[in-house]
Amino acid sequence: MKQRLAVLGSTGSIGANTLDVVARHPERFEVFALSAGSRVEPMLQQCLRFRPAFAVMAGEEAGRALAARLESSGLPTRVLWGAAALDTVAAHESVDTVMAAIVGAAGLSSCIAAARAGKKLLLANKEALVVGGELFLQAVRQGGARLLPIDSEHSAIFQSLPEDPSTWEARVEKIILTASGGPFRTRAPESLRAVTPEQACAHPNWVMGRKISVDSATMMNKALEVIEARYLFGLAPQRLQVVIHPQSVIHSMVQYRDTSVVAQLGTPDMRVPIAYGLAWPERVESGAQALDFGALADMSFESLDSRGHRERFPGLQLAWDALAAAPGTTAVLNAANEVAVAAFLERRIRFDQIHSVNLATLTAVLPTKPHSLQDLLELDARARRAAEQAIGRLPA
Ligand SMILES: NC(=O)C1=CN([C@@H]2O[C@H](COP(=O)(O)OP(=O)(O)OC[C@H]3O[C@@H](n4cnc5c(N)ncnc54)[C@H](OP(=O)(O)O)[C@@H]3O)[C@@H](O)[C@H]2O)C=CC1
Ligand SMILES: CC(=O)[C@@H](O)[C@H](O)COP(=O)(O)O
Ligand SMILES: [Mn+2]
Repeated sequence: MKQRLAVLGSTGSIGANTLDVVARHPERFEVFALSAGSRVEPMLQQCLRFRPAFAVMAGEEAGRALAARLESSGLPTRVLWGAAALDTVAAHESVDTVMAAIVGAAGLSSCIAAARAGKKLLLANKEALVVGGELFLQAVRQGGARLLPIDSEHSAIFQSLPEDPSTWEARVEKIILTASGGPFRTRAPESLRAVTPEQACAHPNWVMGRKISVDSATMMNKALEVIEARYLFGLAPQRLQVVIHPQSVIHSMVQYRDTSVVAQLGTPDMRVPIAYGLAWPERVESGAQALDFGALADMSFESLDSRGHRERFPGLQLAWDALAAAPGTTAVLNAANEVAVAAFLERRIRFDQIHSVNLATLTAVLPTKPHSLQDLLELDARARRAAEQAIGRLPA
């Protein structure tokens, strides 16, 4: 039987890489549903190529535009729109596997829907876990879903851990997440006031969407990944370490009690963790170039406590601070960061002010423990309002 997929966020960087891997294995995978935000043309092209039963757009206008284009092409794909439609396809009885590749908290509800419906859930959308936290994991347990990480670091960690999660606590000393340091790793911290969105999005090793690219440049991506690792692997936050590794060849590591370190390596190509998740527990061809160790010039490492990194990347520490604070704080941090990054990309705030907005929002919003998806969505909305207010208070 073929694995039937819902690819949520199919027009993005992870979505396109997923469809690239899927197209290499037509005997294994079949696309049942695709989803996008507002971009109709790339979605139309994907529908023509993969012929899904459903295509979902975020809003009505884009949905109606896609429906009209599909009708004139004669394709029977049904077009839906809105957040509830995403939940419907994520939980659809005909779907085996959901690729969660929407960017931001907008993907949370569909992740929970897939988890509750017991799907194989391939999680690229790290913000959903950062916001959903324990409630997300509860939905996975209650629905009997299989949650597999797609984020390159977490896929590497998952591949480096023993198969049986009940042994992790006893056998593992710590998890070491590698970070490239992004495009500004060697810049003077005070010069970051003047950087542009184009410079921030020019990641040295990976081609990614704009939001995660800015997160890599502030190292908030690594902060989100520390929180993601906390929820995925259950180790205490003090046992999650970050080291800068500018080449992005080692994708992350696990250090065991006897000091042995097990790592996963590869060229920086997201098709590798995507193929791993899609085929798990088997392995299939991904399309990526293999590492050529003879040509590997250098693999280097920098401590966060060296070269002014703490000053350059003040947001990274917020991961541990948020994990130690009241439940819901990671959701507040994520919402603030989404608003701040969007404002930076729209040139409404400076790069260094992303951190100011995050700090001000964490101070302004004291969460009460969320007990439901509704509570999480309300907390997210409250934090977004506070972040916009913080932007309004920034000095001109
Ligand atoms: N890119 C990468 O290599 C990696 C990404 N990730 C994570 O994967 C996720 C996706 O990242 P990436 O592919 O780079 O992002 P992109 O910005 O490239 O793609 C985002 C996708 O989500 C859709 N989308 C945007 N907003 C909404 C919305 N409100 N409702 C529904 N759909 C929406 C977009 O549609 P449209 O095209 O119409 O705008 C697009 O399909 C992020 O959480 C990121 O952190 C993790 C590791 C690596
Ligand atoms: C490909 C991937 O997983 C990204 O999250 C990537 O790791 C970003 O790199 P840095 O955040 O380390 O710069
Ligand atoms: Mn990553």
